[in-house]
Amino acid sequence: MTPDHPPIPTPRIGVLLVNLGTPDAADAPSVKRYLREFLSDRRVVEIPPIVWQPILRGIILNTRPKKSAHAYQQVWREDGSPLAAITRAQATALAGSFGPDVTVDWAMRYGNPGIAAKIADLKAAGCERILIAPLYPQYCAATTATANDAAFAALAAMRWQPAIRTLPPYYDDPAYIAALKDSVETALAALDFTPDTIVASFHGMPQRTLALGDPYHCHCQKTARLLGEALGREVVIAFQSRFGRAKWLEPATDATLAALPGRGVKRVAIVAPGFSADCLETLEEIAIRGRDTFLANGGETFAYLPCLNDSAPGLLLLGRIIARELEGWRAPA
Ligand SMILES: C=CC1=C(C)c2cc3[nH]c(cc4nc(cc5[nH]c(cc1n2)c(C)c5CCC(=O)O)C(CCC(=O)O)=C4C)c(C)c3C=C
Ligand SMILES: [Fe+2]
Ligand SMILES: [Fe+2]
Repeated sequence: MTPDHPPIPTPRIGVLLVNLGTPDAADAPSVKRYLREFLSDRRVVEIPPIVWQPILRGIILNTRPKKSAHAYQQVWREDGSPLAAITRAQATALAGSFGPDVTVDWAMRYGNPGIAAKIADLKAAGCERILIAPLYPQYCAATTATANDAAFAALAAMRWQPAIRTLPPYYDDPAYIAALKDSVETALAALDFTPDTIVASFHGMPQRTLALGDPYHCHCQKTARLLGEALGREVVIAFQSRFGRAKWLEPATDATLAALPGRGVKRVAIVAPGFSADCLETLEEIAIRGRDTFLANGGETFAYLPCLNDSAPGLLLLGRIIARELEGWRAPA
């Protein structure tokens, strides 16, 4: 190398776990910053910006942050937002699992740490090949596609781009279904009651995205069916977290929890298979508000079963699906 040649690090492989994003703190200004970025994403709100931005900036960002900050305060941990803390723990636990040449890191689509910064870090560390792994079992344009968009946008600014692979959805992967079964059975065994019904609650989406060709609804249906088959019992599907006035996928989780006692279901367990990490939507919306709804409508016992998170079955699953996508990039173990 000539003396003025830029340094070239030893080639490595990067794995970037990506989740949705979360505020930096559980206060209204931080939530407002986060919501402004999140809800300005045209993959998330598919209303022309000329119509949507005045509603977002004039109404939503002046009302929702205070309410959402209060919700975040109820689930915030010493190490921060549950979503960020758990995603970080997943990356830490997986470090070293794929051999000495593979670096595992994590990023958030909205907020911090950002995808572009993490790709730049990986590249600077010598990663010439990077697997972008959006941790959404069910493909959705509002989650999977926008995470990949952000990665590709980061590459657009690079002279020397790394080669990129993206993690496919894994909604019907036997390893995913086995991990869910294992996790649900372990959680059920620790309860002091036997639930009459298990509800599988997925994040909702506007109903029209189904007609527009998003496979999310079908992926959720198949996951719920396969989980029911694996558990050998009925699993009732529902969709949570409705946002805005449009019609969303049904049945809604809150309406389902309110109706179940009237149908004779007095003891319920609920799991959220579409979330790879517990977050506001599971810990506050389901485990706190969902419980209140069920009990207020005549339910007697309620249990929220945790997400796969950094549990042993969760990490086994992530290890397997990531190792498969790295095939051909690294020497077999
Ligand atoms: C798991 C898949 C998710 C899909 C699909 C999804 C779609 C979607 N979400 C909103 C609006 C909001 N979601 C919010 C939080 C949130 N959403 C997901 C996942 C999916 N969203 C997660 C993991 C989280 C939790 C973030 C955390 O910090 O813990 C919020 C913010 C919270 C609040 O103010 O209520 C909003 C808003 C839309 C509009 C949408 C699809 C159109
Ligand atoms: Fe959401
Ligand atoms: Fe469908």
